[in-house]
Amino acid sequence: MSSGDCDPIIEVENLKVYFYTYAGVVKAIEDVSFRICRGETYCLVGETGCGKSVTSRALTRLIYPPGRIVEGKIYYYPEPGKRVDIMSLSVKELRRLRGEEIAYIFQDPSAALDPLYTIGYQVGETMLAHERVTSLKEGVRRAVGVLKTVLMPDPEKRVKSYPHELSGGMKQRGVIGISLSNRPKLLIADEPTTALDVTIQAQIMDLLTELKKRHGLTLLLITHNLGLVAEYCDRVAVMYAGNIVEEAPVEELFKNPLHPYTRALIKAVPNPLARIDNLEHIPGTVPNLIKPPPGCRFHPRCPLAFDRCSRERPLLKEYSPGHKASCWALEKG
Ligand SMILES: Nc1ncnc2c1ncn2[C@@H]1O[C@H](COP(=O)(O)OP(=O)(O)OP(=O)(O)O)[C@@H](O)[C@H]1O
Ligand code: NI
Repeated sequence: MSSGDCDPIIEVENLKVYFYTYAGVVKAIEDVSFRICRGETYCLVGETGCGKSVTSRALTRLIYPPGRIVEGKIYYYPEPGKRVDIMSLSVKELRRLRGEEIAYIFQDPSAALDPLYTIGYQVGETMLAHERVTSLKEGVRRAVGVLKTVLMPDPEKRVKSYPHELSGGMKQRGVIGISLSNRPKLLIADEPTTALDVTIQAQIMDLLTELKKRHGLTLLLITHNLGLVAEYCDRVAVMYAGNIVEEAPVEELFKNPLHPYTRALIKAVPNPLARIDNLEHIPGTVPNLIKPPPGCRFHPRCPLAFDRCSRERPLLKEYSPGHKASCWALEKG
């Protein structure tokens, strides 16, 4: 998809998120800009600690002290041409936005579920909280239907199950059901399958793909699994130490990676179905974000670095339609 035919559902400009800790100010997200087009699956990929989760949480201002969104514009478009300025919403409006318009699912489904209540109760309660039903009783009754849409095995029985009675995969189906019961338009899935067995991972990803098609959802997928990126994403942003260093349509990224970090990432994982927990092929480690390297944050690890890289921070520049990267070496030709 080229940038020209993008009908954005969310747009982020110059996002900056800092954490004010006793050890110092953690400059977690610096100058991040991107847009997600309605209906696509957009991926954020990168090593642990590079800022994927913080970026996705900042979209609905889910950042708590000591963290703070220091700068940035965030716009949500519930429909084409209708713009909501998320930075200026009240707490009450934000609460409505989260859930009804933009929903999250996380890595650990157990953490999202209350161990004291049945799945059916929790689906019903969410629907009631967002006024999709007028009574809890009606919500619980509708829960069976919700569990059917997420292909929960034996939904009539499972609706009465407590979280500990369900497998990891079933729990994640339950969480997805709860998330979707309010018909959000944008679903943010942060490592949704990382905690699950490989076979279950595929089932959950296929379910998300199916639900996306059926409900016209837009999906933001956060992962460090390049295999999932290759298989499920339309466009990808590669993050490194709080910056987006490259963005491209998925085939283009794998065929023609421009940024030295992306190249190293792809080389480190010749088989994209493997995980990228540690990048032994890239010397050095992810920098301390209290004192990030000046200039390009990747320069201390970069094989192509030259003097300019430690002085000036490169900005994302478009090299071919929809393919952007931030690297001074690319400027040298
Ligand atoms: N509460 C906090 N206090 C201080 N620093 C934080 C806090 N939360 C996040 N950070 C910092 O923000 C940076 C980005 O973290 P984030 O969780 O977004 O990374 P990630 O890419 O999602 O990693 P992972 O793959 O491990 O989930 C990290 O350097 C982290 O240390
Ligand atoms: Ni994360």
